[in-house]
Amino acid sequence: MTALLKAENLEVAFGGVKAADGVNLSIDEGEFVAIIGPNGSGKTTFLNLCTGYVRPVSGEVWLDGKPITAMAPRRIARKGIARAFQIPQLFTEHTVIENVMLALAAHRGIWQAFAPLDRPDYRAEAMALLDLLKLADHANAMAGALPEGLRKLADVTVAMALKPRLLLLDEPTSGVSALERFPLMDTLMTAMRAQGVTALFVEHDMEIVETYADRVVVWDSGSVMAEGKPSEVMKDPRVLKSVVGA
Ligand SMILES: Nc1ncnc2c1ncn2[C@@H]1O[C@H](COP(=O)(O)OP(=O)(O)OP(=O)(O)O)[C@@H](O)[C@H]1O
Repeated sequence: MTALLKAENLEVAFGGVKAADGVNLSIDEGEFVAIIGPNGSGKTTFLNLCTGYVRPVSGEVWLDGKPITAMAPRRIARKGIARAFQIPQLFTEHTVIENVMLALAAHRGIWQAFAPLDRPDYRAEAMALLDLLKLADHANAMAGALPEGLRKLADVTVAMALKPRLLLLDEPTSGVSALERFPLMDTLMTAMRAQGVTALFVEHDMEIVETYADRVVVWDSGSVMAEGKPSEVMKDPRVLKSVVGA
């Protein structure tokens, strides 16, 4: 079976720091994979390499067996990799549903100032997505006025409007209260499964990783140090020292 995403020998450095130092990773369709690792180990850089925001000096990224390494971020998004950010990237002065309709229009390649974005078909599709992410009651709220947990869900709704095959989530539960984390992840996971989306998420909360990830990948100094089922990987003394110790 061809991996949905495959990264081979990715290398990139910023100044003297090797943020990717020979990264090799494969993700199969339907998997929910967590990335853990100490601060500065290169987790976000990997997401940037997969989405075209950072170009590797060597190595290759494939989506469904086709190289995407040299592509612009917009093209990669249209090929099926979407991204939700640690700090949600929403148009804060617009309503939640307007943000989603804009993404639906962008997915169709309509990205012009004068194109009508508020159309009945977009509105219906956006509402269906908002319903899936349990945000229907907040459709007409200003995106900037949402509390952090709901803003994270809105950011994921926008990413889902791009019809991704693979969704990359950078710390989906950061900034969210301990009580809200599990309900938030339940909603995200249910929505992604319903849409057949594969997910790769960076996460620092080990309980979240153990509960939701099919597989965990441990980053250390710019490369993959260990990977496997969360319950097994978390017993590895090297992982405990690097991640839990850190
Ligand atoms: N655009 C950039 N310019 C310069 N240095 C960068 C850039 N992006 C990342 N780095 C450096 O590369 C290294 C890896 O950073 P990265 O953000 O990928 O780590 P991380 O594992 O995601 O960290 P955190 O858990 O703190 O978010 C760090 O030393 C960081 O300072």
